[in-house]
Amino acid sequence: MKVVLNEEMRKIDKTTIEKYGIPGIILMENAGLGVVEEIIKDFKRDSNFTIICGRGNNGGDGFVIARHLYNKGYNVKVFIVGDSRDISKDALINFKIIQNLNINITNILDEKDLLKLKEGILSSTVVIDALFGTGLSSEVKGIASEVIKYMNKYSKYIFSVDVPSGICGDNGQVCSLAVKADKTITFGLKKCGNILYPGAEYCGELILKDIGIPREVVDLMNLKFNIITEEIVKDSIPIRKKDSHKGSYGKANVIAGSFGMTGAAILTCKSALRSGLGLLRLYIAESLNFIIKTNVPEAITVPLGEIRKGVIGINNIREILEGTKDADVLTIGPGCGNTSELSEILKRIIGEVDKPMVIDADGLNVLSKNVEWLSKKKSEIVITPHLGEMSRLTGLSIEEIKRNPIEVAKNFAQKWNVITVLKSARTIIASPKGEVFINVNGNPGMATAGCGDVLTGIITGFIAQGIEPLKAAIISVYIHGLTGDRVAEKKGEYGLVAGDIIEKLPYTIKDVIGR
Ligand SMILES: NC(=O)C1=CN([C@@H]2O[C@H](COP(=O)(O)OP(=O)(O)OC[C@H]3O[C@@H](n4cnc5c(N)ncnc54)[C@H](OP(=O)(O)O)[C@@H]3O)[C@@H](O)[C@H]2O)[C@@H](O)CC1
Ligand SMILES: Nc1ncnc2c1ncn2[C@@H]1O[C@H](COP(=O)(O)OP(=O)(O)O)[C@@H](O)[C@H]1O
Ligand SMILES: [K+]
Repeated sequence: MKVVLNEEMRKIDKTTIEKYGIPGIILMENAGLGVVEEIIKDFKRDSNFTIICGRGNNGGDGFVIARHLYNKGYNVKVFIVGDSRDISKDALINFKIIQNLNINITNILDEKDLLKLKEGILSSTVVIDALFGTGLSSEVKGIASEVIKYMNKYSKYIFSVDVPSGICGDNGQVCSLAVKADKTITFGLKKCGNILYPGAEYCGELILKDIGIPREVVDLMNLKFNIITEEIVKDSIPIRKKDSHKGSYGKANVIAGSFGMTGAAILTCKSALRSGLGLLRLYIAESLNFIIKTNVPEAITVPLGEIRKGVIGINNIREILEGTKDADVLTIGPGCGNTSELSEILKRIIGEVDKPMVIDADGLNVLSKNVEWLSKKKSEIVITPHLGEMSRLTGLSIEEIKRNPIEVAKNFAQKWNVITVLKSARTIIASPKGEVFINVNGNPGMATAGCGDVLTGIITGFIAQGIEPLKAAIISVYIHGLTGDRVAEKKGEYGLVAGDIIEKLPYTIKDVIGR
């Protein structure tokens, strides 16, 4: 499912109006009707409505909503924030219509008008927020910010039109303050700000309404941002053939674990195997071999000589490189330790291995000191940084990344030609070609140690089975989040641990592929 920036939505509206001849006023009518359709599902005839409108087209939608609710017999009050002489073109047509109806309209120009607003809100069952949509252009200040405060403080239930007012449609950031909606009805296509946090939380329940934008217009735009849906995932996992053997499902080589961090290696290996992988080979310091063997008997281990207890060194590089010749993927990093030994190994691997690679955790920590190694890579690489790791890789602060995660992931993917999986509550996958895939499942229960190792294992398993790395990353992030949700549904979010996701993984895959 496509998702858009404000500017892209403006272009879509403009093309619809100018090239396809559908007047803006019709789109506005459809938008308003879409909201009314939702409202009447939830609220009976005795409900009262306060509709708070800005002077742009978002406010215009509000005027349409007012008219239809009024016609259906609901009690409706309209407030306009700012001078009604400045109402924009299409919105003005709808404003003039409601002036002809017996609808109470109040202007809010300054603080003295706020008392009337407060009374209006307090006497209403529902408040409709049609103050700002995709046209919000800066931080909210002055009287508008007071209006938003009143909405949040006194409303019983808020419907936001298109985007909660005060949320930036591009990145979901709060522009000083924003409306906390119970339900948001967005039009045509979801906006990035509806999906990314904190905007997603401000939306409450998000509903998408068709407003009659021609399919061709959306196709024409060549939109690059997508929400990951089950349909994308379902069709990408290959059917297991009856006449097959373990070699049919790939070989994965994994470099993970060190003294004190064998758990990361175990979680990565188990997840890869639970994703349908044929054969897994783990390169591990010889003193840790026994722990791995007893915990993941299905893995083949390659015990290596150690530089110090539980840490392998560059003297093992020949064996590691030799091993990649018959492997389908090489994964490096989980629990390896942020050491100079790992750094030496990673440099050689990036420069010499011609099989797809996954770099995670300590692999990324050592890479962040030498990101330019990526320009020497011989294969497709997937990196899976969380926000802290991305901060180290880019030199940006975590706050800067959170403000614009799509841009940051996209820029990194394009600059270094790597598939970038930027993990957070909304994981973003960016390809070197500029495509972006946003994952919207998963839950805070997954904010617990080891869940990242599980994701790395799943990606490893799917790449080994021959799925191209970008697709493997998309499928894995979706299945990982969905499995987390299924665990949380039964156990709640508090007791969820990474191992639970591994246990449930086979069932999720079975249900997603439908066999
Ligand atoms: N045909 C279409 O395009 C369709 C669009 N549709 C709807 O239109 C919405 C987009 O409409 P839009 O582009 O008119 O912008 P909108 O969100 O109303 O905001 C602009 C207003 O806000 C004001 N303003 C901005 N920032 C501010 C600030 N920080 N603080 C204070 N004021 C600020 C700005 O004031 P100005 O800067 O001009 O002085 C102007 O008055 C879209 O979300 C959807 O709901 C649907 O009807 C379908 C068809
Ligand atoms: N609030 C959340 N909502 C959805 N997914 C989450 C949330 N918190 C964490 N996750 C997911 O859990 C995983 C955590 O990975 P990471 O931080 O690398 O953990 P670790 O390094 O301990 O294994 C990521 O895939 C992330 O997207
Ligand atoms: K709004």
